Amino acid sequence: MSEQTALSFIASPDDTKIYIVKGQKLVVEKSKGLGISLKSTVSARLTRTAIMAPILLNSMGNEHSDYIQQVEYVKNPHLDSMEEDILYHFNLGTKTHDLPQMFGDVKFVCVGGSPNRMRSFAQFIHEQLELPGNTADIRDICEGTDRYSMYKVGPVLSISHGMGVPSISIMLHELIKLLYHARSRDVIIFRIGTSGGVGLPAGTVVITDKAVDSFFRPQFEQVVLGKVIIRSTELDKDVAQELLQYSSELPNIPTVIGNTMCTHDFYEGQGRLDGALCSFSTEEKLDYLRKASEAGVRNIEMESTVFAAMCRVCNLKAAVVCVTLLNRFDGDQISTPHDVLLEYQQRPQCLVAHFIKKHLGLIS
Ligand SMILES: O=P(O)(O)O[C@H]1O[C@H](CO)[C@@H](O)[C@H]1O
Ligand SMILES: O=c1cc[nH]c(=O)[nH]1
Repeated sequence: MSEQTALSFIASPDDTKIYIVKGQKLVVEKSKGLGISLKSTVSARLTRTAIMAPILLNSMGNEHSDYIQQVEYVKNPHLDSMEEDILYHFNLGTKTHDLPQMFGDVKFVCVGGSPNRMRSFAQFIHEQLELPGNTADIRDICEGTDRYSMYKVGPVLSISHGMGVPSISIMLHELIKLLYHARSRDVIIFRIGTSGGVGLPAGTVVITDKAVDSFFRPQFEQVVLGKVIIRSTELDKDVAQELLQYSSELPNIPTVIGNTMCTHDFYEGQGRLDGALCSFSTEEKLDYLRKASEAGVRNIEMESTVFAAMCRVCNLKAAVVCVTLLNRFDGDQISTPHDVLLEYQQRPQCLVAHFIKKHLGLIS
């Protein structure tokens, strides 16, 4: 039984999946970790509980510990009644593209701000997975739009998200729907980016424990219909630990786990003295950075809270892996030579590529 042939399916907290199929049969599967194994098949008339399940399934609750959890990635009861879903910023759609055929086998999604970085990453992962063909031929799936770039290399999708929360948030809405329409399963998503270090030397890779806001709170606030919805920004602890362990197997990738502060601006929002506007003193800046450091913040960037929050609500295992380009206690300007910055940017890519190769069984 696959999710494709079921009307819908639900999961209880012990990882059991219950499929609700047209013929009023329930099929129970136990899933463990990344693999899913069929344990038992049960035929039964739909009970009241089973009939209720899709209603609960459609609930908009964002508690990770909801008794009945939706394992499908989307959490939108309106989607199923739409005849067509146009993923406008990707220039893809359910009627114009065979999304299951194009993306059904995706297991890893890597996202980062810059289109060039994500193209280089696609070429790099192509080499790392030793796939046939020429890396120069890897095509931008979103070439019909200049909003985002997307490359698919075997089971890996590499997508750019631009700068800041609104930009990545639009991309994530469409990506998560894309994975849902494609019926992709057991996907792990990584943000591979750059950041400012808080008390760490340039070139350090920070694996995010918690993404925190400018008040050091592990939460993301979304305004919906004039009301503030607060979502948790906890990331997958197992993936973070695994990444940390793999970093020790790679040369020259100094890595730590710590909190990542997400701001809505690169200059004033990150306490920089070198923007077009600045209303604070050097001492006030350093005091804020010291407070951030005491709250466990090790780096600052601009997307991690909404990334963590959306992935968590949508049951996507997620990690944020960003290299520091400077130590913010030492200054604000990024004056490191371009070739050194390029090498720094490759560190999160190498670490995530190593993770992917381990999971695909290409290295032990
Ligand atoms: O390196 P990327 O992924 O672009 O991310 C970081 O760099 C940008 C600022 O220069 C922000 O978007 C910040 O989050
Ligand atoms: O200081 C920095 C460097 C990269 N990205 C940021 O958001 N901040």
